[in-house]
Amino acid sequence: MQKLREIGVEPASRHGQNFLIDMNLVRMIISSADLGPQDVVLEIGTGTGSLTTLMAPEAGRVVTVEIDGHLYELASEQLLRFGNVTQLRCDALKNKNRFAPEVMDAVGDALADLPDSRLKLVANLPYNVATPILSNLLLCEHTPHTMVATIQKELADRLVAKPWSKDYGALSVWMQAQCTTEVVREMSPKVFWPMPKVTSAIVRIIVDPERRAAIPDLKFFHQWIKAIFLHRRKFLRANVVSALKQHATKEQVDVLLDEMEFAPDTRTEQLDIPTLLRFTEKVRALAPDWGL
Ligand SMILES: C[S@@+](CC[C@H](N)C(=O)[O-])C[C@H]1O[C@@H](n2cnc3c(N)ncnc32)[C@H](O)[C@@H]1O
Repeated sequence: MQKLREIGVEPASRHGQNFLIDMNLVRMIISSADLGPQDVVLEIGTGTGSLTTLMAPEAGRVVTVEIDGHLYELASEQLLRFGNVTQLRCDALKNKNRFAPEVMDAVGDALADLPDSRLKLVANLPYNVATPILSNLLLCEHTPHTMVATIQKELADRLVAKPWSKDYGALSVWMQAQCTTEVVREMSPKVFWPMPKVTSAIVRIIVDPERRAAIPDLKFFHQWIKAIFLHRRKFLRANVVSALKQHATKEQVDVLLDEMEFAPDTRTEQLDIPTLLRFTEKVRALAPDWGL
């Protein structure tokens, strides 16, 4: 980090620039991703390139993305010696719902280059964009095999939360409907420079192709759970009536809820994933154009 100071770079909190300075934890992130020569790694937030430098010898290809021009230049000095690293200087996200096309193009090229390739996201993520990065990658044309990331502990709690708990919401459902999610390790603010205000965690998310195949329309499911979890403590009926207001009458909603055998006082936060999957399919049959 000395180098950052020498060239006059001050970490920018708006870009979530908290660098991981405990190298044992950097190695733990990499070992949790179980990298091999068929793996294409996508890293969002190259920073100074400390994680990238250790991943490059273990992975087939690494695509690493950095928004900050100074850090991009600084990391280039370290990364030039690796023939399998593609460095991109851009915002990884086009908007909160989509990755930047140049990121997906670079990932597509890297995947096409390797036989039997698999995509893995491995990153110490900038906290302000961690949620869209993890959730949007599951909607992209290149499905990840695994995601290992350092994120805020509060977000990690949401990724593993179960029904009825305070952290259970649309993100928990979206991820767990398709993946196994696990907190590998909590991390004190002290392992970063500068220290963030919050505790962090390393999470590992492994995509389960069977669970994914059981969701007929991923985009519809994603939008529907976001809509009904908007006020997750409210009665489910109110959430559904509001979400379907242009598409179904209150009477139709009541028939739907009866068919699902939901009690009148059912709240969204108590519904488990199999129930939500069945419910989504009933809604899709009733209002196939919803959310388009
Ligand atoms: C938490 S730091 C991690 C840096 C480094 N990988 C490490 O482990 O120390 C996050 C990095 O992501 C970069 N960043 C923030 N927002 C970004 C975005 N939207 N797209 C690409 N990079 C971003 C920041 O500039 C910063 O370098």
